[in-house]
Amino acid sequence: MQKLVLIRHGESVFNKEDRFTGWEDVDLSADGLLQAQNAGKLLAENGYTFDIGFTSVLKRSIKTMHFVLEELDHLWIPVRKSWRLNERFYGALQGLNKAETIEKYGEEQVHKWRRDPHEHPPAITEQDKRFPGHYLRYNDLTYRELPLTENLSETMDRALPFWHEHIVPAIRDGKKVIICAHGNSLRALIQYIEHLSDEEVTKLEIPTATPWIYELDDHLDKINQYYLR
Ligand SMILES: O=C(O)[C@@H](CO)OP(=O)(O)O
Repeated sequence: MQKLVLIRHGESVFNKEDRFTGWEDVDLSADGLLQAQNAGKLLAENGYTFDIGFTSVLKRSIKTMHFVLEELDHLWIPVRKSWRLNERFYGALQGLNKAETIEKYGEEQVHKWRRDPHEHPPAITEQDKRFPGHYLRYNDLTYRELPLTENLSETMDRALPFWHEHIVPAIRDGKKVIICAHGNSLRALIQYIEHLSDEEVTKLEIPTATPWIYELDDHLDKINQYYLR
């Protein structure tokens, strides 16, 4: 049996302001920072140790990983960052207030944009300042990999190569792994690990900075899952 720990970043400034975030690189809120430290304390109190961490290239996740590892006195472990673990790219919704967007487009449409695995939020153009092609950190992406919008199914398609190439080999190597990522990139991984249907994943809500523990068998199938609270 292998344990795997997933953790969504602590509350971000946009979470607090109820804004769509996606690849907008917003910081943790003051509460989010405390949440990350508390998650680290909880893992430490329960005797968790890690050999390697994986996170996105967005600072809310990178910092959450940092504060969790600091509480564990684990700042020395390798942490690999990849855009493939980034939040879902929310297109033209990024930065908009969620409640105002509901007022404008209606509850049903906004729910579809947020939770229907095949629904695309409105796309941005390459001229938009939110286009990832304008940012150094995405220099290594091919033109086709730079999103204008993304649905959950596409988030899964770009997260899974990283899962198979980097995370699975580490687990198979006997390494204790912690992944710090985002509501929707974690949703995609969980859908894959647990073979969830689209309907099941639609209902899945992941709280911020709450360690989600998997006990996995040799085939990396779930034996058990619980939150550490
Ligand atoms: O805004 C976002 O990027 C995500 C996570 O905060 O929101 P939602 O839960 O609506 O997918």
